[in-house]
Amino acid sequence: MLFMVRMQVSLPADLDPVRREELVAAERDYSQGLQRAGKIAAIWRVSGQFANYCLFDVDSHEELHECVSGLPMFAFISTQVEALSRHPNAVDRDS
Ligand SMILES: O=C(O)C[C@H]1C=CC(=O)O1
Repeated sequence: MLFMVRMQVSLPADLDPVRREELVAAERDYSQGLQRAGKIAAIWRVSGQFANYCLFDVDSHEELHECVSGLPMFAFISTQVEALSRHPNAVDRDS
């Protein structure tokens, strides 16, 4: 199941700089783990914003929730989730 997830990150302005660096490092490790596992198929930065689009390839809604809610920055992230289906006009469609 494919989901496009937009994540807007809002870290508190008064967040301790050391804690911020820890969060950024933990987020990188967690995200790269999901990428290596194939659960995040692609990730893009939204230019000019502390936001991203992640294409998740997961087996269920529950797995998507597990992946997203496990993000170390989850408490500071607003998400918009869209479920994707194959477009009938896609040239790589089998048949
Ligand atoms: O956009 C960000 O930096 C936050 C974040 C969510 C996944 C990831 O790899 O980084």
